[in-house]
Amino acid sequence: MRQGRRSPSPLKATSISSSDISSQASSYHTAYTSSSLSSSYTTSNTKASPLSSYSASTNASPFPSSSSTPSHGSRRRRLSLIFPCFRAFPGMAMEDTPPSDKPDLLPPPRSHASRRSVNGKRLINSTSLANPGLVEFTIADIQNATNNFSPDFKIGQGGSGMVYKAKLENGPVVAVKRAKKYDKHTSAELQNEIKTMQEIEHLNLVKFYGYLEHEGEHLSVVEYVPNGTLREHLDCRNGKMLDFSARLDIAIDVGHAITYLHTYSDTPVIHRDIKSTNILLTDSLRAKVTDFGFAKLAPTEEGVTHISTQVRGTAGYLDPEYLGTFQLTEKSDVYSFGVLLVELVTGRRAVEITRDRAERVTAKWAMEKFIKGQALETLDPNIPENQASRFLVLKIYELALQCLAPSRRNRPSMKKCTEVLWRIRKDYTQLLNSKEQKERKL
Ligand SMILES: Nc1ncnc2c1ncn2[C@@H]1O[C@H](COP(=O)(O)OP(=O)(O)OP(=O)(O)O)[C@@H](O)[C@H]1O
Repeated sequence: MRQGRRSPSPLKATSISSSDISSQASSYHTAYTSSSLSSSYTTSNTKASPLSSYSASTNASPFPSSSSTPSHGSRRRRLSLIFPCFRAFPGMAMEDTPPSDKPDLLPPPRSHASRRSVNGKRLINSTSLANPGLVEFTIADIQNATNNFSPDFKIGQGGSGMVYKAKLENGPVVAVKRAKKYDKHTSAELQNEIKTMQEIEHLNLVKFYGYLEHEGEHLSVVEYVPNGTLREHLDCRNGKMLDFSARLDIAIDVGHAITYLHTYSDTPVIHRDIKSTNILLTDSLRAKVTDFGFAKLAPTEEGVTHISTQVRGTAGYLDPEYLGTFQLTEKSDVYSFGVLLVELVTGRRAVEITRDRAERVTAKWAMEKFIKGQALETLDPNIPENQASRFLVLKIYELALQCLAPSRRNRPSMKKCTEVLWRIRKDYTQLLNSKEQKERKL
């Protein structure tokens, strides 16, 4: 029996009982708190239990300790982070490219030739590819482009502030993130985000164009991604319902992005907040991962993990071992990716507080059904059930179960996950083609 339709609206963070919490914790060793169901949270590891309510950030710095900082990125990290204005260079816009099954899709380490800098400052690219040239833009340009942060230009609101869409003069359309309150914590978080985003560049990661600080305004300017969040699409709040192949392609895109963060960037990072609201979609439904505010530099020596001073992330996606030990590794992202895979199959949110208790924690519910041989009951009712979708549910859940292993040792690497998804897509495409051929013969 297929389940009823998912709850229609975004769940407000209201209530989840302690028994829900402990039942989830006992199976997946993951903790949830009442007010963090739809928002990211921070908890200090000085608190006794990871089940405790989240708190505002402590004063602890989100930057990694020097011992965990790989040396090869240090030159770049020394570059100025805060510019009174920033400059733009052409040629950063990337075309959407069609998904491919080829394993070589993973990009090589970014070549230093692709970076441009003058006098040690990172320059920002904002003109068209066809017309190279240096463009400088200032707070006034952003104010003009947003009609002084008029609500008409507002495209979203997150925990850290408002997001505006702006078309820079002679430049690209960008998203401007305006920090709502620039306290010590915001500052550290923003600078962490800036630091990380400066280091990385990948088709499936939202590009960072620059950061601007001026008379109390703190603005990050990033690539504008026009088609909303994955969550909006799964909720059918934005455009057509996502079919299963589109969902699989999105999973692969996200896999590429995280693999890149873990393995291929100059300075490896752990995203720490992989979730469907942090995945933006292009018009052609390619996924771009955003929100690197929580990213940490990853450990470089094998077996050495970063001991975090804060547990960061979003309830429903948090790695139970990280919650228990405060040791952050790339496998925490793998766990969150497992939750995301379940979201893609079920269409449900990671935590659905209006559901019956057994169904509130979606990953737990879905994996239990899968283990009992009832996986199809969890398929998003918007996706038609047929041979190909049955195949996908089982294959994706097989992988999700590994990603959601309570112990990080038993989770695959992100690279491995992506390779498995490539194979699944190949087999799925073959299945669809053979079905088509059979139908043509009839
Ligand atoms: N680069 C972008 N392009 C287009 N829209 C964006 C972009 N970044 C953010 N948005 C829109 O703004 C909304 C808020 O984004 P933001 O990253 O500030 O917060 P969030 O991730 O939803 O929340 P939080 O930061 O609290 O986890 C997003 O849901 C999205 O609709």
